[in-house]
Amino acid sequence: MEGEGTATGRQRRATASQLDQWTVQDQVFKIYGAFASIPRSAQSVILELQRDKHVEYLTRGLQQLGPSFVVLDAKCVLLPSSCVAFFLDDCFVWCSSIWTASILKVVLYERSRPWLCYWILHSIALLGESVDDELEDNAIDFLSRCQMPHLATTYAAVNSLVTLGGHKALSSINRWMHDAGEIDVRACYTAISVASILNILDDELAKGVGNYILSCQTYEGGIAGEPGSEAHGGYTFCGLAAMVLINQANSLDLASLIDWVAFRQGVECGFQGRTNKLVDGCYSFWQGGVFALLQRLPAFGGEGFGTSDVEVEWVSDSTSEGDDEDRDSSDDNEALHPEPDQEGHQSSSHSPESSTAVHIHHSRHNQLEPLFHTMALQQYIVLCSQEQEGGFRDKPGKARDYYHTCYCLSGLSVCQYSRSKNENSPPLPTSVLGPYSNLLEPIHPLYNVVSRQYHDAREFFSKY
Ligand SMILES: CC(C)=CCC/C(C)=C/CC/C(C)=C/COP(=O)(O)OP(=O)(O)O
Ligand SMILES: [Zn+2]
Repeated sequence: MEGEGTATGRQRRATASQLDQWTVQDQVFKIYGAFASIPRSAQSVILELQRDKHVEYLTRGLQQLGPSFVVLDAKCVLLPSSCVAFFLDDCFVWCSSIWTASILKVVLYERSRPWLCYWILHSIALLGESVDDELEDNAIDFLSRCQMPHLATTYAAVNSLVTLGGHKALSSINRWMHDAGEIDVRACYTAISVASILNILDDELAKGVGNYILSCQTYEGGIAGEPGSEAHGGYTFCGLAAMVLINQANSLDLASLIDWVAFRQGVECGFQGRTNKLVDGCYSFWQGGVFALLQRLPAFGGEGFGTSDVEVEWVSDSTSEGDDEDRDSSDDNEALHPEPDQEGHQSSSHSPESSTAVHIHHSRHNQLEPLFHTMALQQYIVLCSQEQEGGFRDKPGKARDYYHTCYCLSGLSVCQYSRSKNENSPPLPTSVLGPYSNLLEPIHPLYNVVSRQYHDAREFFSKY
């Protein structure tokens, strides 16, 4: 064993977080154990998505952003967990040295408002709902008046306006460009994503991006924020999506990337963001979204995203409609009904980690199967991340917030549509954990906006 002086950061972290990991696993397995011990008829109620409560929680959050979205409100209730540091980190570093804690909160709150708008509006859209006219007008007004000197908040604001949709929201976007800003994989993605959805992506903007992202793919297979850093789910999603958008995904080492992401789904059924770290609901999208992208690549049997115009093509197969009807879904049911052992621990034979051979295979009907355990992930989201009173959280014991609500719902949608051949063929009930009323709207995985709104925006920006 290596001594303290020579241990790598990851080895030290493994020791330090071992206890945390056991605690989290204990909590999660208790939830699954309790679920497994109740009658089947009652289980379907527990698996229900609390739609009304989620919409109520989200709408309240939007209203709290300020009646006209300009009043400064330092209430930190709206500021989500530490995960959000990744969205606002330059601001953290700058403020923490010179500002008092309360001013810091105000600055962070201000910086996060376009993000809060996006997380809330996108979550509402995923639930198939919309906001009333007054809230919509206020949001459009606020977002179009923001100076948005920051790429990531520009992405959040543009995605919010695309989600609101319609002429007023879309025409309020000034298709600006600007220089400077961060240099990391998030910045590459947010710049390329915004340019692509607004139909202003060109070779000049994409110049050098591919080589930079390639230099961030690590020996583990995932993608890091910067060259030399550690592979992380958030950056892996950003890196892969940006590479698909500039049509260079094939230059990544996709075999090692898929290996890395497959191993991030653990015995808790949810995903971790990086090696030896804890499961967290938000990675349902950052890691689940990586699978949604990979699945559509020709290298994995998908039909690609098109090339320069990034038109979404869904995975199709050569079999006739209805072939899926008799698909063997026994694997899926395992996640639904885990059998706890004597200590209440779920048997490892029901965990994704035990089926590590995440392979790309076609069923006997030549249908592409999901590349990860989508039922297990839905189980984690619905039973461990969902708050019965509305909203979603990182893990049991943590508080709900809008960031986790957005990315848990986005990940849930990815799971539900993981077998769908196209947007117009809704998933079979066997792909949706719990009652079929849990079905969310499908997303476009490159931008993480609801598909219908993506298509409307695409059409709008091809004309104007
Ligand atoms: C579009 C855009 C701006 C995307 C950003 C994607 C991104 C980098 C997400 C990661 C956010 C996150 C949960 C960090 C947690 O780090 P941690 O060290 O607290 O958590 P960990 O232990 O799970 O790694
Ligand atoms: Zn998180």
